[in-house]
Amino acid sequence: MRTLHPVSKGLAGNIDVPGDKSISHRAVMLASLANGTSRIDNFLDGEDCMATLQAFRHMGVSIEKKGKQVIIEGKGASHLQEPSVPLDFGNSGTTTRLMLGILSGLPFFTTIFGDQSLSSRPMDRVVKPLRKMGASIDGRGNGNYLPLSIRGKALKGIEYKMPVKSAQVKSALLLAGLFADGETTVKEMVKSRDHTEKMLKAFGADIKTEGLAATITSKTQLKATDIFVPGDISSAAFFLAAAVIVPDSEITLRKVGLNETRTGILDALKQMGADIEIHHEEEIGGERLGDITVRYSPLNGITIEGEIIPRLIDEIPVLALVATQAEGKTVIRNAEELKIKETDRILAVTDVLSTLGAKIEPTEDGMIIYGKTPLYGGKIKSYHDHRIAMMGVIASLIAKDTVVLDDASSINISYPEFFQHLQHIQ
Ligand SMILES: O=C(O)C1=C[C@@H](OP(=O)(O)O)[C@@H](O)[C@H](O)C1
Ligand SMILES: C=C(OP(=O)(O)O)C(=O)O
Repeated sequence: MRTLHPVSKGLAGNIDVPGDKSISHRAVMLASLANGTSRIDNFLDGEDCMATLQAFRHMGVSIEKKGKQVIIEGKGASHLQEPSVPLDFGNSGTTTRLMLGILSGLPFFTTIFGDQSLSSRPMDRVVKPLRKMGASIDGRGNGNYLPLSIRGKALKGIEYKMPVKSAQVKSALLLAGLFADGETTVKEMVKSRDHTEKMLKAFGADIKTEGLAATITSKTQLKATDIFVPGDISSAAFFLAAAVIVPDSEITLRKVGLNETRTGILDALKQMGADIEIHHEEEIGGERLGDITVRYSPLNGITIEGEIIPRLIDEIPVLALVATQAEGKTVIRNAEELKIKETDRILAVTDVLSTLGAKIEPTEDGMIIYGKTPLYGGKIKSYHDHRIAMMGVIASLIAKDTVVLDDASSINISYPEFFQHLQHIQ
């Protein structure tokens, strides 16, 4: 349980948000498959990325971690060994879906499992296309739910039109494509985060992208490379939101990833009227990053739908909170993917915010928020979901009374330094 008090003045200061979760996972995966030494700087040591790192240690990869720096001595995919224990993927959907792609092509047997939340998330979105490539995967619900077992096989390339909007599905198939005979082409309906494509290129894979399609040709010999992980815009989002809703605030978030497949939150906040400036932009390893300064701003409601959704999918909980402080109606549509995250985020967000006094309605594929309403104190639940827990903490900053959060431990999944950083700007 955690008791949270409202703030009495504006927030101010600079924050170096932790490394990007999506990029940290992918860096460990590709460096472990590559030949040679890769150094990863600003690695996110949240629980999800640590699950990925431990998985490769169990497959015999030498990985040294000193704080936020990780050094991986890769010997190539052919040197990975069959793990002698089942791999624990904890709460991490990204680890599970991307590793299904990799493990399907490695010549050994693996069992993978996770926590209660992960065990109820659908895996058939990757298992079905992987089976088309020749993968042998089994588990509950005909391979839809963890625990799953994978017997690595020779794979063949396919052309796959994705029926869901998911970077995890796209990435799983491209990673499997490294081990598949011929070409593997994945076509998306809407552009999702493209860190896998960018990083595969950096490690020397044979990958081409054209519009919504990516094609990879089999290559098991990747070259080691050093990676700097930009700050996670999905973590920065909580402080962007805090600054725009707490009067008299000004915060700068430094070295945040600005890959355009991830910056939907900046576009949406700007459209709501938020005062946001970007400076010191640079590009490292194909990923754009920069500093973001954000100030308290009067806001208006907007409609968030269509192509922007995958560009801000993980930021919707905190965006809904921001919408409670905007004049007029905010409508979020086409976000049905929220129902299968760590929890059903449509229900969790509407429950937490309405407990605090917001006017918010769940819909089939999103929510409608009527602002501007004051928020009050109350007892809220985290649903064991890091993004719901952090949204609740940020809401408490503007509540009229004390907010009690049942459990804040899930925040360690993606942002172990969250409370220290929050303290720093108060
Ligand atoms: O590929 C990734 O790193 C991620 C993709 C998204 O999931 P989906 O691919 O299921 O949309 C996102 O919600 C998740 O936090 C990370
Ligand atoms: C959905 C998330 O992650 P994952 O799918 O990796 O569990 C998230 O971090 O919000």
